[in-house]
Amino acid sequence: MQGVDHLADERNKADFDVGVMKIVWAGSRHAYELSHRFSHLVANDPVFRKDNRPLLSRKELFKASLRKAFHAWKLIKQLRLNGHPSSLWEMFVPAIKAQGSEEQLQQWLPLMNKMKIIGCYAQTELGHGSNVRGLETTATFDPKTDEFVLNSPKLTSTKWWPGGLGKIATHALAHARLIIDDKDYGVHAQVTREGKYVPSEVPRQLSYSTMVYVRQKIVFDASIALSRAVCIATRYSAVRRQFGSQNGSPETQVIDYKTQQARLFPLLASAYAIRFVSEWLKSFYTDLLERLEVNDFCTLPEAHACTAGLKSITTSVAADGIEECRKLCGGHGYLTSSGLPELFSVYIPACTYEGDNVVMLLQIDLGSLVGNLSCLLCQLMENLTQVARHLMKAISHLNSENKPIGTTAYLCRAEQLMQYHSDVLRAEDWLKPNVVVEAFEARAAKMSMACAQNLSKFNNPDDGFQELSPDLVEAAIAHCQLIVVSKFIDKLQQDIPGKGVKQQLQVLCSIYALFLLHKHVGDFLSTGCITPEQGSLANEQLRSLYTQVRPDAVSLVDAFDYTDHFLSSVLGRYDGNVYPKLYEEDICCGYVGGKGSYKHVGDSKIEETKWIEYCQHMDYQNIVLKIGDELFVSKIVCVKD
Ligand SMILES: Cc1cc2nc3c(=O)[nH]c(=O)nc-3n(C[C@H](O)[C@H](O)[C@H](O)COP(=O)(O)OP(=O)(O)OC[C@H]3O[C@@H](n4cnc5c(N)ncnc54)[C@H](O)[C@@H]3O)c2cc1C
Repeated sequence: MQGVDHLADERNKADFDVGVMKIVWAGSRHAYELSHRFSHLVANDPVFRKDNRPLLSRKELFKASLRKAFHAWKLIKQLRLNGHPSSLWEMFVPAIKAQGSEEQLQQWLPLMNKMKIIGCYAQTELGHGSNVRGLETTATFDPKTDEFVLNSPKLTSTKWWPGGLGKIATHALAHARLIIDDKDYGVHAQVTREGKYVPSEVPRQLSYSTMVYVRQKIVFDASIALSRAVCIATRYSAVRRQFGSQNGSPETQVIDYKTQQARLFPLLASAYAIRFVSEWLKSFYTDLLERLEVNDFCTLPEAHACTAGLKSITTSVAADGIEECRKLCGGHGYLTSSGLPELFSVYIPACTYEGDNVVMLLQIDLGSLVGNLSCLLCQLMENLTQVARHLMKAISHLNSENKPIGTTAYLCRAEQLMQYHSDVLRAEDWLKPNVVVEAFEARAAKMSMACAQNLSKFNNPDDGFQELSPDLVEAAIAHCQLIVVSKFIDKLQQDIPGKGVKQQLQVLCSIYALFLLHKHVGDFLSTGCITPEQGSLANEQLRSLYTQVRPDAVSLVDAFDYTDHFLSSVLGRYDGNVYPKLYEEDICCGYVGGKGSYKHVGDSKIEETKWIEYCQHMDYQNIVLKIGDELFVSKIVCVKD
């Protein structure tokens, strides 16, 4: 049956130009051609083989991943593609680039670029991660020897979590509290040769740009991780049939069940939404870099807040979405060969590293969300944490001529938004972009204003912030969701060619926004933005959008242009030939011998030329083998001719 496309009927239903959608997804024709070329190159290069991954021990897996990373880097160089080793060492390179002095850059950058050194980023300690001020490791300057003496005095000050790089790094960018002449300067970078503390020659704001860079990249990665899972779940949902057979007719494709659609299609729409907001974030970051070069820091606070907030909500959606996709694939989603368990386990730390997602949300510039509320609030916030001080600064600006700009500009209309009540009368009204945006703006503004008003009732600002932090997080989420919805709508204002492409994106945009409205309907109702009837109308429209997008679903995931190699999923195969391949991959029994070979990983030793008589799955990692009279419990065994 090789060569048969089992999803051909699905693809024939598509009512839009998939080729153009691929370009829209990639961001440009050039980006599409580059990623298409590279992904096919990778798929056909034996160094990048993935099919043996479940067979490898942890050490072998680690080595194989390193081999792939370096091979990828070599290819990037050979093919003269744009690239930088920073993509391999997430924090180390960008941090040195952004925070290093000229002398340090000259010393380290050439070595990093030629991969002569491998660096890890050692900030987190056993006892502290989010709270950087709490770090216990000290760097004491000794002017006699011209050295820093690093000391991690307690168990809790042990450097922890520099990731896999911690095992192979030749260098570490270690964060420590600076001590000179018994004086503790906190976590700081500069000291003269004579042992005199001087503030860094690198503007303090530049160090934030490292975080901005890394977080905007994390948002982009969230779109990849989620779309990968959605691609698998969508294709498999079109292949899988359960119930509904009448007089011998085929059973119903599970993708036709409304519950499946109501779980899957919002994730499909979210993948596109996250993609477009990451595109916007990247251009925001590029603009920021240009400004920083001429010492213009005016957009830095917003860039910092946006990347923190969007990092938080997009990684949470992606992590939860991958798990939902696993469930959407039923029992087979649990198999290693579905590609979903590994994707989930590799992805979920994104909710924690580079800033815990809840802590990130508390960084959102809610100060700028409260409009001209009061100077009282500024005073209240004076002694709060570093993040909230950033917040207070924004508030004090609000009372000046510096009105909210960018993503918070809608707060200039706070007075009007506080009076907002949706005028939706019919389900179709919810398809109008301005209707949706206004409802989201009013919800975010009303929630933030309520927080601000409640904060002002506390005599002790710390107490107020602590007490109200769950509400502040909810308000921050509302603000970030507004950003994603608005950027999706902005994207639709662009000239998008291709038959039916814009129409498909409009449908996805409405699904994304109305699904959020449905999920957070409590917010919209309690703030008086909508009535229960208007909530029902939104839901009615959502159901109709699911029906609309259904024939295009498979082609919408084809537009991600993922190779089978990248997906590593039997369930997500492009040709939909799931069952025979699933059988081959997961029920490994049969003859091994002659020129064939098999390999196993586990404690038990099995000779290469024996029959495997019996093989049974225990769970997604282990199988029971019967060889002769003996039973072996082993990791997945691969049998190949
Ligand atoms: C896979 C992985 C790789 C990593 N790589 C690196 C690396 O290369 N280098 C490095 O230095 N670090 C690395 N880290 C560490 C990572 O950056 C930290 O774990 C992260 O910043 C969270 O900090 P924490 O562990 O201290 O969490 P905690 O702050 O202890 O969080 C625990 C809980 O407390 C809550 N919480 C904490 N503070 C607040 C607050 N103020 N308000 C409300 N709730 C709060 C959090 O929401 C969370 O629920 C890595 C972590 C992982 C998982």
